Amino acid sequence: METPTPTPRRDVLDKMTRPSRSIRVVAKIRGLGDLEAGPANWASVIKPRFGGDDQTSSRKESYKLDYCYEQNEGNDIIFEREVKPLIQGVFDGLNATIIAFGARGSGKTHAIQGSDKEPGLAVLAVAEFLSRVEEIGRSISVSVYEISQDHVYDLLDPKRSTVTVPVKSISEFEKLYPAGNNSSKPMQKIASECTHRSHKGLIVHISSTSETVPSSKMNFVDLAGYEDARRKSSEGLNLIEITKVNKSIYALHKVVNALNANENHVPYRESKLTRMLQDSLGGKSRILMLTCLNPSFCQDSMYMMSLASQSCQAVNRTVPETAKKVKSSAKPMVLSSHKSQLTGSVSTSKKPQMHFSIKKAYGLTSEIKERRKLFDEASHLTKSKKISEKASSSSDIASAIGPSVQQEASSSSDIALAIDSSVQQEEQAQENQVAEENHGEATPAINNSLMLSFAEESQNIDKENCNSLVNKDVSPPISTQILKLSENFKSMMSTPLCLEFPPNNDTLPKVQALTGVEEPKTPMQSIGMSSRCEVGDMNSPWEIFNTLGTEVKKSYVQNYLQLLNTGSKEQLKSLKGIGEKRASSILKLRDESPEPFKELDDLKALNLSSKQITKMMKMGVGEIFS
Ligand SMILES: Nc1ncnc2c1ncn2[C@@H]1O[C@H](COP(=O)(O)OP(=O)(O)OP(=O)(O)O)[C@@H](O)[C@H]1O
Repeated sequence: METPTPTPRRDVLDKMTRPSRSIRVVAKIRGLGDLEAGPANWASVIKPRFGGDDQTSSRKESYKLDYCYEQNEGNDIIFEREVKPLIQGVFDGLNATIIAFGARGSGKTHAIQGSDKEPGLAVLAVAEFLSRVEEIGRSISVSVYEISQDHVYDLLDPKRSTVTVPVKSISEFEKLYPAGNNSSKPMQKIASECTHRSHKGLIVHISSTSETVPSSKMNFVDLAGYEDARRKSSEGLNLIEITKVNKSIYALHKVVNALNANENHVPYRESKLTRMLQDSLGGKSRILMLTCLNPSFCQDSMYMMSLASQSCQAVNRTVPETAKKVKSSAKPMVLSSHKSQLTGSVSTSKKPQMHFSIKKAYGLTSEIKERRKLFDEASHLTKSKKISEKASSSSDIASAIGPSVQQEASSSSDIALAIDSSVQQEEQAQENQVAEENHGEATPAINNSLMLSFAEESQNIDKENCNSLVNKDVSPPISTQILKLSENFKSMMSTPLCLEFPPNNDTLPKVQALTGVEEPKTPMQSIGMSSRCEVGDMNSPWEIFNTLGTEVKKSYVQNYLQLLNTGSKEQLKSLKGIGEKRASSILKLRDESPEPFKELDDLKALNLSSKQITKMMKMGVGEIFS
């Protein structure tokens, strides 16, 4: 008889979703409008199973987020779980920012402003503020603005620079900030008249009563929808406008990532939006990133999801020393508290996972496959574009504000969410123990940057496989090499770039030998296997590396460059051959030049000779094998 899957209890879910870190990244799959057809069922959230194992595997694109709200979960639930807990902080003087972003039509406005039928998060928050301000002798006022093509327009009085209007009732508020796109309401549309895409912001100011409790604010931002500029430009739409919108979306994510990584330089000046929000991003402010997802297949949504996941990964991967200590001691406590509340056994070494899967009843149609392929390409192109689209304002002298984002390392909020683009649902394997070990410490940067679908292959390449090699007379040092090598290659293979990796029998003879996989299942595993003895035949790491297929080398180089293009200073410094000085030069160059590193030769811009570049690559490869 099958053991029933323990379902997460509401109180446990609530605990897990409660914001405990400064930055939370969640997703919401949009509900369907009245006139919309039934769901295309391309995406579904698979709840974590608290018995230990997850329900899916063979994920191609898998992204981790803090939580995902499903189609039937309304704004009221998101408000209760995500926004309401921030409100007390605002009363205590801490700013908070709620940002809805996503592709066009993904439900951002519905989430923030709401509709006639369903109040949005902003309305629910104002109602909550109003219900509490009077009794504590405080008051609220609001500002409403729009950012269009890098110009900020005050929507309450376009002629004045900053307008705040006191609000005493929800009806007063609704006159200033109408639900949805209700044009009958008197909100000024100055910017919208000349353009159709803009970011819309609301600031709820809470007055101060004493010197000890300063005034504070809660920001709501309904970002303009992301669209792939290349696709739209071909349709003759306003390319400049799209590019500006996209640029500011990237700029915002860069700020979030810099805050997550505790970087000294936070690039607030790269967009008007981040400058506007500067005092509410960083420091002790709380941020909620709400990734809105279209209910039917949408390439742009996929890209937004990947950006969101990067922000979320950044939260999890860069833990300051002090927080690390907290983490190691706090984690078992949190898990054991789950354990005590749940029936069945909960592995203390495992986090519950929530999967967001892209489902097709049976196989992907060639059209979808093609689109996904395009997405994979787009996501990489756009990552490069992210750098190349740096604002001309990057020449501004950036104000380096030292953020002190407190990384509360609470595993209770670490629900993993993954986009699952598998054709069929399979049982998900046990989380790789090696990965688990790496998470606790400073994981090598290349691994960190590529953890998106880490679980995919980890099921098949785990310590047991390696141990079996050890048992077959492979010396322990080699088994350690095998573990590290398999980890690095798993990461490399699991990036979107590697998804289309051809299962060429000649490509990776050594990889599979090293991973010890016996029954090929995934493309990676279906690569021909050669004798284990070859491990002993290898000379230097560089020689080993040179025996691998061109695709693997290219992938390594691309991932390395991508890390140089996007990694934080600490991540850069974790690469062999990059110290404080070189890491600073890379960051400086990234700030100054719009061009990302596309090939190894580009590293010459760092005053490196060809010889030095090759040496750096060799050292990187050596690290994989050491
Ligand atoms: N939860 C929901 N339930 C029902 N309908 C919804 C829901 N969310 C959004 N919609 C509908 O989907 C459509 C798009 O939603 P919305 O305007 O909020 O998207 P958006 O992301 O703000 O779009 P844009 O990028 O164009 O600004 C609207 O017709 C809206 O009424």
